[in-house]
Formats: sequence, C-alpha cells, structure tokens
Amino acid sequence: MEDISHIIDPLNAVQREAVAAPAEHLLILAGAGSGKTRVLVHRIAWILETQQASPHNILAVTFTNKAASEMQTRINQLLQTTTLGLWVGTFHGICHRLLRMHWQEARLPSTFQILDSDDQQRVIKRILTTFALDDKIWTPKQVQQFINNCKEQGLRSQHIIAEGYDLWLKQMLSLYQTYEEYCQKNGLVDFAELLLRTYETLRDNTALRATYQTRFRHVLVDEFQDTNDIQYKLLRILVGQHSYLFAVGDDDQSIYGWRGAKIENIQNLSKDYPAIHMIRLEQNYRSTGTILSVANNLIANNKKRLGKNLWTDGEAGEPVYLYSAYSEIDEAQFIVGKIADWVKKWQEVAILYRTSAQSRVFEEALIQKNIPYRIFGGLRFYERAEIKDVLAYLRLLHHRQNDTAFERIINLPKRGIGDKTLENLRAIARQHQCALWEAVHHAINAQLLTKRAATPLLEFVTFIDKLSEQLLDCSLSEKVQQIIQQMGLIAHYQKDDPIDAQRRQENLDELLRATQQFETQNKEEFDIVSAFLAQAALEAGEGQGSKFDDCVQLMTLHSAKGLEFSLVFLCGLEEGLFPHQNSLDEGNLEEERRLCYVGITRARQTLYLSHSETRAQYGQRNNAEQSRFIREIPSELLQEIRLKSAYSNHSGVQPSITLQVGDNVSHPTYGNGVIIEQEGQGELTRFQVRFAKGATKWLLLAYTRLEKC
Ligand SMILES: Nc1ncnc2c1ncn2[C@@H]1O[C@H](COP(=O)(O)OP(=O)(O)OP(=O)(O)O)[C@@H](O)[C@H]1O
Ligand SMILES: [Mg+2]
Repeated sequence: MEDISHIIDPLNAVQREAVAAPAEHLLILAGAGSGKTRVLVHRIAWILETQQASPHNILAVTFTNKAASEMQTRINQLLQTTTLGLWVGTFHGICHRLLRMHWQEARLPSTFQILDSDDQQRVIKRILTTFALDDKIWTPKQVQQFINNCKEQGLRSQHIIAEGYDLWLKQMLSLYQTYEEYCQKNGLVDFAELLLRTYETLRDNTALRATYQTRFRHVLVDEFQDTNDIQYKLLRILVGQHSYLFAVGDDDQSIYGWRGAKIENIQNLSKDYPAIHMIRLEQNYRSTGTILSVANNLIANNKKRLGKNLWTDGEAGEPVYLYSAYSEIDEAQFIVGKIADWVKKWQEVAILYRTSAQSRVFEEALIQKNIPYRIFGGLRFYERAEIKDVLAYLRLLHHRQNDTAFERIINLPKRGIGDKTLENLRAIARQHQCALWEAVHHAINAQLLTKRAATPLLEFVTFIDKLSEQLLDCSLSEKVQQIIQQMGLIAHYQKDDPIDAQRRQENLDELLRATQQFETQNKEEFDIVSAFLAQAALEAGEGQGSKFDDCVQLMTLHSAKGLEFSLVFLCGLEEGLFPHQNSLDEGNLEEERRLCYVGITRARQTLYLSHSETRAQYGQRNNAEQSRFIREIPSELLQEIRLKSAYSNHSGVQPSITLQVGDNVSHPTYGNGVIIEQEGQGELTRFQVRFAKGATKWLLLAYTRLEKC
C-alpha cells in the first residue's frame, strides 16, 4: 500500500477516525473551524490513495464554486498529481453538467440556455403582461419567489392543488404553469430548474439512475446543514444501494432557512440511513480562545440546537474589541484606519456586514486610503449591466432564438425602436409561436409594421447576421472584443453616464481577460462560447477578478460561510439591522444568531465588533440601538473602544460650542461647507456638514477642527 502518512498525520484522533472509516455512511456533525472541510478533503485523498475507488467514482458537493476549486487544488496537492474524472462542484454546477450530457433524457433541446435571476424576472414580466394583471399587485419578484419556492420543494404546477376559493394560489399556479410551458418551449432553464430537472430525469430514467448510482460510489457533501428539499432528494437519488454518503455540517451554521434550507435534513439522514455513523469533532483549530468563547456564549442563547461544545488548546489571544461609532461613516473610518495599520497581507482581512448596501461607505473609506479591496459575492461581476450587455450579444450571435438576449440589446445602443414596435413584435411572436428574431422576419415579410418601425429592425437583424458571419472563425475573446468595438458600447456608456463609464470600461477589460483565461484553460472544449456563457451565468462573479490578488475582502455574512481570516470586522451590530428587522418580524431570531455565530467564527486572531449610535436610513438619520447580540456576550470578554475614552485622551481643548446649524465652516481636509444638522451634547456634540466638494459628513466636534468662516 502507498504511504498515506501525509494524509493521516495532519489530523487529530477523531478526524482520523472519520477520514479512515470503513466504507459506510458517515455524518460529521461539528462546530465551526473544527476541520470539517479538511476532513472531507482528506477523506477523498485517502479513498484514492488506498485505491478503494478511482477518481471517477467520487462526487463532492460544495457550497460555492470557489470552495470547489479550492477543494480540487487541495486534493491535487495531497496526492501530488492532477486527478481526472473526479467531480467536484456545487449542486447547480453538477446538475448543469448532467443536463448538458443527458439533454435528451431530460427532454431539453441540446442548446438549452440558463436563465439567471434577472432573465427569469424578465420572462415573468412578459408573462404577466399577457395575463393583463396589475403588476403592482402581482410583482414579477413575488411570482419569481413563488415559482422558485415550488421548484425547491420539488413541486410542479400540476402537483399543487388550490382548494376551494384560494384565488391567489389559483392565479399563481396558472402563472407558474404558463412560465413552465414558456421555458420548455424555448429551452430555458432557471437555477431552480437545473436541480429539479436533474432530479426528475434521474427519477424517471432507471438506466440513467443506475449508471450514476454505480458510478458514484462515494458522495461527499460539505455544509450539509444548508441543503434544501430538492438538494436532499438529489442526494438520496444519487446515493445508490452500493454507494456511501459522507456528509459534514454544523446545525449552528444553518443560515439559509429563508431560502428553503432545512436543518431537519440532518435528522432525516438518521431516518433515511439508519446505519449512519455519526462523528463529532469538538476541537477548534481556527480561532483564539477568546474568540471561541464569544462565539460559544452567543450561540448558547439559541434553544433549537443539537448541542456541542467547542474548545481549543490554543492561546486566549487578544480580547475581542467593541467599537461604538456615532455614525456609519465614523464606523467605516475607524475600521479602515485599523486596516491601514495592519502589517500583514490585505487578503487576511475581512469586513463582514448583514446587508450588501452597507458596503458602499466602506468602499469609499478604502478608496480614500488607497487600500485595495474586493467585494466577494455581492456585487457580482457577471451581473453587472455592461457585462450582461456584451454577453447578451454573444448569446444572440450564438443562438438567435434567445429572446431575453434579443430584448436586452435591441435598443442598445439606441436604434430608435420604440416600445410599441416591441410590443407588436411580442404579439407576432406569440401568435406564430416563434422567437422574437423570427417575428421580425415575419413582420417585415408580411409588411405588418410601418416603414419607420421596420427600417431599424431590418438594419438590426442584418447587422447581427453580418457580424455573426464575420466572427464565425474568431476565438471567443476576439468575438467579445469585436462586439465591444463594433457596437460602440464604450461610447454608448460614455453618453449614458460619463461618471460611470470609466468603471464600466474597466469591467469590460476584465471581461476580455476572463475570456482569454477561459480559452487557455479550456483548450479541448468543443463549443467554447456555450461553455463560457454557462459558466458566466453560473458563477455570477464568485470568481470575480480584481487587479490585485492581495486585497481586503468585503462580503455579506451569508457569503462568508466556510472562509477564514486573521482579522475580521463584524459591523453594524444594531437592532433592526443585525438582527435584521425582517427576521425579527418573521420570528427568525435564531437564524440571525447563527449568522452572527458564523461571522464571529471566521476570525482567527483578531475580531472587532462595531455598531453605530445613529444610522442614515431612507434619507433620514435615526438613532440605533445596540444589537442584543452584543449584550449576549459576557462583558469580560469584550474590550470597549469608547469614543469617550478616546475623547479624554484627546489632547485638544474642551470644545466650546459656538457653532450652529446654518453656519458656514471650513475643515482642513474637506474644505468649505455648511452645517445642516446638529446632534448630541457636550463632548459628544456632532455636526452634519455638507461640503462644497459634494460630500456630506457627520463630524464629532471634539475630534475635528471645524472653523466658522
Ligand atoms: N488537525 C488539525 N491540525 C491543524 N490545523 C487544523 C486541523 N484541523 C483543521 N485545521 C485547520 O483549522 C482551520 C479550520 O478548518 P476547516 O476550515 O476545515 O473547518 P470547518 O469545520 O470546515 O469550518 P467551517 O465550519 O467554518 O466550515 C483550517 O485552517 C484548517 O486547516
Ligand atoms: Mg468548512
């Protein structure tokens, strides 16, 4: 047998037990940072190295594409070779792959296209117009949620029976049904459909099911606590009579309940696989003792827990710091000031927040200090308008029947094709049951449109046909480059919004780099354009590029799952923000607390918690109450960094408050401005100043040198 010490040695006794367990179903239920992901990776390496199965027999499911590629790298490192045939991916990625391979069994056209969330809403909007429903009452978003919820539970419209007089449900169901028919006819597959369709295909196809059940002898799943109904069903159907499930998870980190994830799936495992062997890991290797105590104390407030006790034999480390800011801008400046003092790599630093809108103030503060940063997950690269514009062109060139792409670019840049003409086209398409592209031809041939309406349309289709022919033999990146050039997109954005044009151009440059990289990585790919488009839709920016690799990471708490950083800032700990008001209203406090637990346990060495006493919301500044989560942490574990103490250390003179709202003032950095608001008293007096350069800032009188002028 091969020497497997490099796989086993870096593990503790319980981790070894899990990695080297005999072929059986296993559930590793353990707290944050206890090595679950490490154990999963080592288990794969161990299976391969001890030759119990070939890479071909292994399927590993992770939560993000980033996690999947890290996992693949770790396995290759451990085995010191590149493994081929191993499937590692997200549920969506794996299902997409299966559907591409088995489109016939799945009753899809070979050219089926993925609808991302935006495209899906566009389709729903179209359907809503044909129903002539009031789109204020029947919002596309609401219909989208209804459809996705159904699909995530494995339900088709025909499976749901609207009883009696439930008119709302009846209406939703008929919208759902129309949507299903539309997608089926046009070969469109939304994200939830990827999973549901794969499940149904395997369920209804005995031979196919048998093939995969025989193939995947080992099915391994990370972050199992966040699987939803359809994902669980998929796992059940993939794990055959002679396969083994290896699930790792942490009930305390279940944070996707709002998206249909079911903690109960952990209990279901023991019901559905009675022989499952459960292993608990309790030693945490990630965080200092103090950080871990903070996390343990917080999560102890949850009632619904399976219960576990995490410990570390590492050092207590630094205290956990708590900063009370007087505004979100002060909060951002404090945090960014601390980051500027950080001497190690930027990439070891993360700012975590509850809602993605909070990122903007941090971005501004980071830009001011010239610190490179990257937004992970939130502001997705492939979701940015300019990227979607170019990809829509690419889609239409590749597949003229793609109506979503057609609609997106028909007037981009402006061609003078009016809404009325488009409405006519849609009607023709409906009547002839054809794509908009064909509807244009119908309309022109049968002279259904006025000359004024027909001319730009004819120009458009001719242009696209010509461009398509011209680019036929070009590489993917050449195509993208030509589209950007020939469509005059940069000039269009310049006209559209000159301030934003620079950023958009940078994004387009980045897109070109992405296609070039894709080409070198996928030399064997037969249909590289389709492969790239699918990846773009699926990844939606997780692998978002940045000019710098080494940059500070900004992300929502939800995106932070599974990751770790030396220095973590957990900000906006205020009632209504975190815990979020929606969750409070819906009785989901425990899930919010788990989210806070996830945030705290991302930190290895240093953790700052912060909240602001006031926060601007909906155009006004409100007082904000400190989050209950801070109060739930024993105060001896926290070291407060107080404005007050900062003030008393401040060598300046006692501020004499001679300023008032309406005064013209000058500031050494920001220049001249006018006071528009005043708050607080004595040493905590603060002014809101609108500066001539455009910025509006809250300034604490004790800190700033504001002079009347
Ligand atoms: N036996 C060990 N010896 C040393 N370091 C370890 C050991 N086990 C895990 N680690 C390290 O501890 C950290 C946390 O491990 P890992 O990310 O696998 O935990 P996890 O349980 O998956 O955490 P999460 O719940 O946040 O996903 C990693 O840096 C990992 O390399
Ligand atoms: Mg993990």
